[in-house]
Amino acid sequence: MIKEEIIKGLKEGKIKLHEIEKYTSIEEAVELRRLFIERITGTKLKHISNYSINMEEAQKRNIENPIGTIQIPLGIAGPIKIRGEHAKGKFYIPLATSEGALVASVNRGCSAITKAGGATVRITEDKMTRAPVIRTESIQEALKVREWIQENFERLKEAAESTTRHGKLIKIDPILIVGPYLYPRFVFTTGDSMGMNMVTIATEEAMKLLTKETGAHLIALSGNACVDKKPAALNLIEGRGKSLTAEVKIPAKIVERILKTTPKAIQEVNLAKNFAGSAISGSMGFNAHYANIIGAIFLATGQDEAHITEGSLGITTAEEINGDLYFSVTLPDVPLATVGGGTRLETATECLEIMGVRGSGKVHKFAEIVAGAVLAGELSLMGALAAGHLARAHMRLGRGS
Ligand SMILES: CC(C)(COP(=O)([O-])OP(=O)([O-])OC[C@H]1O[C@@H](n2cnc3c(N)ncnc32)[C@H](O)[C@@H]1OP(=O)([O-])[O-])[C@@H](O)C(=O)NCCC(=O)NCCSC(=O)C[C@@](C)(O)CC(=O)[O-]
Ligand SMILES: NC(=O)C1=CN([C@@H]2O[C@H](COP(=O)(O)OP(=O)(O)OC[C@H]3O[C@@H](n4cnc5c(N)ncnc54)[C@H](OP(=O)(O)O)[C@@H]3O)[C@@H](O)[C@H]2O)C=CC1
Repeated sequence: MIKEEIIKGLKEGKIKLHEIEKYTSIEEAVELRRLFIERITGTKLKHISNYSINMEEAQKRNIENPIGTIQIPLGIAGPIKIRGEHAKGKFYIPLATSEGALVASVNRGCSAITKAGGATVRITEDKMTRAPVIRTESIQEALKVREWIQENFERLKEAAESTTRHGKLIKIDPILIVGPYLYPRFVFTTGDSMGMNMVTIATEEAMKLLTKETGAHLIALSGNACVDKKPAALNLIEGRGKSLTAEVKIPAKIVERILKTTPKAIQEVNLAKNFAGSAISGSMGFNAHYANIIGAIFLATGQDEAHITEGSLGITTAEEINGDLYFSVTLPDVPLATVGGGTRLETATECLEIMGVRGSGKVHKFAEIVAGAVLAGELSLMGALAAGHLARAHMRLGRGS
């Protein structure tokens, strides 16, 4: 079929947007879809059409109805010295953002941390979860099903793990009950993948066994107690993805020289803003801007962008100790991957390579670098707020004035 015939078919509704590949090559289908959108919306998609990634590969696993790509400016911060269990040494951090001042801020934090001897970082938990919702006949029945799950964990584990080489079911906990509804939270380790496809497929297999044996009815494979892509107290407390913590002790002189403020001023801003301010607002983000750094790294490295909302959870502490600054960040809920999902895209691969964390065996190193980067960005913004520099910085770097 020639191009104009396909466009005509699209206009007349005889060909669907996702069916163009039936009539032509994938490459031309992308072009025709874009051409059609240009014509019916009266636009010219010059920049969207300009890309170098392999769209044929992307279309297999990452995108439907592709018309091109978007471009987000990519900056680099660092080096930051990290003293982790998996990441040891100095690293540069790729950050994709359109928020002027963000890269400068993380860069400044990296500089202060590195001059102070580096950030100590640790992964405290590592898991991915899927919690279906099951309907039973009554509360009594719900309690019986809960007991069945507890007694038959090994059988459920075997069923779940039959679908994956890397996914391991480590527990089903908690098992929440609301009237006749039951929410068993399946908790897995997922190797170097973020794991949501993996644990969804594995949980479905376990649920086949559960529903067959108990007669309970599966209402939905995700019952929202997972909790995927929403901020939740359960994730804050139990953890999800990688649970991360990072700390640094910074001599007062470095705080004064690089952050233009004092340890005491940062301690007070943290107490008044991140603790009291967040508490009075009912916020679950007892921090200034984890989402900024998590978001910029996620976009750069092909993570699932909807998980930025989970990465925004967490608590910052700041204390003046013997005149110096002790500063820490704790992020209980950071879903991360160095394998699978969007990490396969060529630009993501390159960004992962900058940090030496591409592919199998690298996700823990990556997680520790992410924790260090968040520590840097949080420290710099808290410094700017304490110094009264926030508006000024954004006038200069966010408005070009
Ligand atoms: C903007 C700075 C860093 C200036 O900071 P400064 O100390 O005035 O700048 P400086 O010229 O003295 O430079 C100090 C260091 O900053 C870095 N730096 C400085 N300029 C650049 C640049 N152009 N490019 C790269 N790096 C830069 C660099 O490391 C430099 O050291 P050097 O390398 O020169 O030895 C500081 O004022 C700052 O960090 N401000 C905070 C900005 C920030 O964190 N913005 C995040 C977004 S805020 C937001 O979205 C969330 C919010 C605020 O609503 C959340 C909430 O409610 O809290
Ligand atoms: N399905 C859903 O409900 C949801 C899906 N998503 C999407 O899911 C995707 C991520 O799912 P995810 O399961 O992580 O990725 P993939 O679906 O890409 O699965 C990862 C694949 O990599 C294989 N693999 C190879 N080496 C490794 C290794 N070292 N560690 C772990 N796995 C390895 C796994 O094999 P094997 O399984 O045999 O171990 C599996 O086939 C993203 O695109 C995300 O947007 C997001 C939220 C919900």
